[in-house]
Amino acid sequence: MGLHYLNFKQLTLIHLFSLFFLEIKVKNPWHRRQIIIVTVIIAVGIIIMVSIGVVQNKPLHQKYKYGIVLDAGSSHTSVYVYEWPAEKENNTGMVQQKHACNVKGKGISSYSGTPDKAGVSLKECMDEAKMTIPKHRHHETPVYLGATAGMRLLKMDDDTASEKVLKSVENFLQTYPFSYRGARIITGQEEGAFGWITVNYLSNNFRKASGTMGALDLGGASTQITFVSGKKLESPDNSINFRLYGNDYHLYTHSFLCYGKDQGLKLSIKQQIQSKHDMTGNITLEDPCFNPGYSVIKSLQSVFDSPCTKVNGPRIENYFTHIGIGNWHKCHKAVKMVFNNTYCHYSRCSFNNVFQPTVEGRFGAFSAYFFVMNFLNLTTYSLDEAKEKMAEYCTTNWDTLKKNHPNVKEKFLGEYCFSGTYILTLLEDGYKFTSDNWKNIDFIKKIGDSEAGWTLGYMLNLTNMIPAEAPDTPLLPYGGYVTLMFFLSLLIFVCFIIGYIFFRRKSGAAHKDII
Ligand SMILES: Nc1ncnc2c1ncn2[C@@H]1O[C@H](COP(=O)(O)OP(=O)(O)O)[C@@H](O)[C@H]1O
Ligand SMILES: [Ca+2]
Repeated sequence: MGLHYLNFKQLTLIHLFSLFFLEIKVKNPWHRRQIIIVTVIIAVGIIIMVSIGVVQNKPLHQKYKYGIVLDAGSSHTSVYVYEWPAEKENNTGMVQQKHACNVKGKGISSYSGTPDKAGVSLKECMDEAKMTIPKHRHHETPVYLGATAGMRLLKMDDDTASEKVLKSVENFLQTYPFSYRGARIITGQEEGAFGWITVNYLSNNFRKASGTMGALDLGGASTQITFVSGKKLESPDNSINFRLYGNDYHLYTHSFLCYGKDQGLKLSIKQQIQSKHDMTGNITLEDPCFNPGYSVIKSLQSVFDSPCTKVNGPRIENYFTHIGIGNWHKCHKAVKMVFNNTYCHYSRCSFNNVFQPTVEGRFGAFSAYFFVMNFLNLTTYSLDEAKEKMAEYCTTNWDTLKKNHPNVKEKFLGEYCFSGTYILTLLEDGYKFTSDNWKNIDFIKKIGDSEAGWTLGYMLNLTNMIPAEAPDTPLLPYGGYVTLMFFLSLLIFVCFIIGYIFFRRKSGAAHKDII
């Protein structure tokens, strides 16, 4: 039909052109020159028309905008610089990580005794951010600092100290030429929800029919689980609703304070010590979650100094010898003890009487989930294979491990048997993942160039870069528009050429007839 119509249209055009040229030729002896002039004028006209159209619709030269978010975690602070094309800020997937910097030393909560030093500890990374962003954009670049579970715990322990630390970082950040937008402790709900927004924004899931993926974040002091659930949510604390790009999302989210992997380790050590020792005299802890040959003297205070493990009574000043016996099965048993599965006041729980519907769909597991599973090479194995590999790893001698990994921090290396076991136990016995849906978990660090974590989602939300309704987009993308214009003008030009050839033949015949 289309082809037939086009041919008919072409024929009509050719017919009209031929009549026009024929008339010129018959009436005017200077026909050849005139035809050439007319053809050239029409061709130039088309070129000018197309050029104006293309130039007029060409996107303006890309201008970039920037934003800075500081992730003040329990173990350390990271500074992220994000970048996006100025006129596309409401389109999904447009904001990307441009630069990341890890602040030297521990997290800001470790400055509780010397709060004045917390701010200046950020200097190197903030100077890097300043160098990364073009100077003329500095004043309009927003800076946010969000502190997570380390500061939540400090606030519980010593409210004034946490206020002083926040004031110190605030004063320091205000010395930069950026647009300072606040330093605060974010809630566990925010941490979970913004992690979920980040991974789905970066994966472009908000505009796809394929649905979203859940987010699993393992920190040092807390851990978050967030996913879209079709089930009725039985506790309002675990429910968050978003309307993004014209779609409604009903999220389940929970943040477990004290169940990050560093606090989890403290809980496990406390539990093991208390089950076997009366805390007086010499304590030797034979820990199945540490490699054979591992032997380090540690203060009891380092275990009991947190609100997660605090015990009433006199200050604990003793030390204990932490000895590794490397036995995965015993370690698994010990780690299970820190998750309370004995009662649930809802139809279903994860652990510690926290409501959780059955996990649904795919999940991205990031932060310490990735660091640990990646080091242990477990990111592609099934749950049962991962357990076997862990059993093997935990029995490896401590000296052999150190020899094989001279560049890995000893603290991390010593803890990987515990950390790996903790992750498998949290996912299986805590969140109730099974051997069947284990494959739905992707252990990820980055999506594209951007790290998975709560920071990007936090900035997108505070700068209103995710609209509730889908923004209008042009019918054709710019590339498609240029291509279409090009082929249409080519078609018109070809019509002229065909018309001209056709006319020449006809006029030749007409000329003969006249003679
Ligand atoms: N290379 C690594 N190997 C193992 N663990 C790591 C590595 N890098 C960072 N971590 C751990 O990741 C966790 C990050 O937690 P963090 O974000 O600081 O705490 P939170 O989110 O609870 O405030 C910490 O437990 C830290 O020790
Ligand atoms: Ca974190």
